[in-house]
Amino acid sequence: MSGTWTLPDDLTLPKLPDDHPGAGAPIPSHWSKCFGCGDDQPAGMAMQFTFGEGLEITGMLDVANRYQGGPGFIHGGILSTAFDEAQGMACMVLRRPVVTGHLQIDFAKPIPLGSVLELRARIDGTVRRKVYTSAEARIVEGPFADPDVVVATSRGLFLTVGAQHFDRAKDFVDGIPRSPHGTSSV
Ligand SMILES: CCCCCCCCCCCC(=O)SCCNC(=O)CCNC(=O)[C@H](O)C(C)(C)COP(=O)(O)OP(=O)(O)OC[C@H]1O[C@@H](n2cnc3c(N)ncnc32)[C@H](O)[C@@H]1OP(=O)(O)O
Repeated sequence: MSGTWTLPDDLTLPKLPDDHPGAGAPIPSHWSKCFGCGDDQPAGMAMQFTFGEGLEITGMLDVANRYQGGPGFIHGGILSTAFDEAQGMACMVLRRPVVTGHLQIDFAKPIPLGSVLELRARIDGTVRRKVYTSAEARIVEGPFADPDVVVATSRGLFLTVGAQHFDRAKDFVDGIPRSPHGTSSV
């Protein structure tokens, strides 16, 4: 990680909920129309997530041809979206809606189309409404696959928000909201 990112001294680690389903359990999409994880979003990235050990979660992304930036490689914005989604999903254990306040990515290695990316993300701690997260990506299938090589890292600050955050957009929602985890109040 070469970016600048300082964790505050007064971080608190959240406790896992008593009914946490445990490592390996799938994490449902937080919103079926979400570009990152929605299962009713044909234009989206359809990322799949599972709980890991403790506060960690794992997300998978198939790097489709339509995600091309430079010839043959993933677009940096797509990779940033994947991190945003993964780190947001890691916040699910809080059982409160979050939005991204700040995200910073280090693009360490090129990622070719046809890769399967594994993103591991976690909460590093919280301070009031601020949720500090981190994640890293590895290519686990495809031409450059090497599970020992980190190809990108990310740090992100998420903020817990109330229902009023989403109320402001209720007239623009595309689809019938399904919000099992409270990310949408509409
Ligand atoms: C079950 C769940 C599943 C959850 C699963 C969710 C998965 C979702 C994945 C996708 C997530 C997205 O892309 S969300 C879409 C992209 N993001 C957005 O649209 C957010 C747009 N921005 C905003 O709405 C706003 O700026 C907020 C909500 C982020 C913050 O505004 P606010 O609520 O008024 O908070 P505010 O009082 O200003 O700040 C509170 C504290 O945070 C700090 N703070 C605020 N913004 C920043 C910042 N960018 N960088 C540093 N620090 C910041 C302040 O200094 C303050 O610290 P202190 O004084 O306490 O020390």
